[in-house]
Amino acid sequence: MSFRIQPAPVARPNRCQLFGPGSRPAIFEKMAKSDADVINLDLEDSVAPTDKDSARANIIQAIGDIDWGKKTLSVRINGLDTPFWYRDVVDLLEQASGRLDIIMIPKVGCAADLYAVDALVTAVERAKGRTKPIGFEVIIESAAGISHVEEIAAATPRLQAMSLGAADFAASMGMSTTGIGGTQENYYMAHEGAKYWSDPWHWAQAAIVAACRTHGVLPVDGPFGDFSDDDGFRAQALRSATLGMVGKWAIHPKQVALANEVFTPSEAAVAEAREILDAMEKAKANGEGATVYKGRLVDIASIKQAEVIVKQSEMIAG
Ligand SMILES: CC(C)(COP(=O)(O)OP(=O)(O)OC[C@H]1O[C@@H](n2cnc3c(N)ncnc32)[C@H](O)[C@@H]1OP(=O)(O)O)[C@@H](O)C(=O)NCCC(=O)NCCSC(=O)C[C@H](O)C(=O)O
Ligand SMILES: [Mg+2]
Repeated sequence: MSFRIQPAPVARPNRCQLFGPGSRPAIFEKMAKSDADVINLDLEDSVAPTDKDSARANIIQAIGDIDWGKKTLSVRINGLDTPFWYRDVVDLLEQASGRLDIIMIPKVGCAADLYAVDALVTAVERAKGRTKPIGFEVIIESAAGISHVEEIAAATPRLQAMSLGAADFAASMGMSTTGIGGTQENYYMAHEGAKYWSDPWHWAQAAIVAACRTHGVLPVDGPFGDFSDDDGFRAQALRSATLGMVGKWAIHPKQVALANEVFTPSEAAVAEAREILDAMEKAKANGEGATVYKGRLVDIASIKQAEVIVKQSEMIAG
């Protein structure tokens, strides 16, 4: 272990991030009443260029008018390659109420992208006397983003979360698919006449988790486009959770319960984690660093593994 202690990410639930277009204010109340931990009001790719100004105005009004409860409230701004992003930042921070928690920056390609947004946000916050600093979340969804993922994770203390955006990522990488996440028909190994599907998103997810865990950022899985495929969503979410991600986006309300189910540690998992902690307490009392639990080795590393599950469960319970 390095002498540098791995920093803890912000302690808030992030099991599901529910998205909705800023140009569709009729669904904002429904989003607020959902069971998602995070709400992402979108100014980017779900909003047509002609609707950017009205969507921005809708969102600014809704941030102040709607009761968002205890949810983390985030607005996805436009990318730094567009003429819209600076107006998104300035109008949001000059006009939206203090209820806004986070802005999500899409298509981040390098640490300097975050430096630029941080500089603008900091200037407007000071000018307007905003006392609650706005947090950032980013989407890794380009070849440049994944190539520079570690420097992006380290770029600013404002950064709370990082998501994989499978659709733009696939396009930027030149991947041969129009699917958004999930199993890809042509990504398989053949053996003795049978096909064995593999996971083309795995390596990018693992790179994101490592960068995030190094720098105390929440790693999040992004969208799963086929909202009629519950099994596919669940399988993708289970793989993400197994890799260390803390949550997943929902692009339709029916995906919220699926994400919450996967990213909430089950009672059985929490009970087993507590039993492992108890077993290790007893081992320590006997001067041992390792013992046997249900026929398998547990040791000091097992304490840390079990604590991940117990802490996640306690944090969600509030
Ligand atoms: C996908 C949708 C366009 C579907 O909308 P709709 O046709 O209205 O769906 P339903 O008729 O099945 O809706 C059932 C009820 O649920 C309400 N509803 C719909 N969507 C939402 C929502 N997002 N939040 C809350 N409530 C919602 C409907 O009003 C119906 O209510 P009722 O009539 O009372 O029963 C739509 O879901 C949608 O717009 N989703 C979000 C799209 C979005 O934001 N996309 C951006 C994120 S994904 C992305 O950008 C890709 C990423 O960057 C990458 O690169 O990977
Ligand atoms: Mg995208």
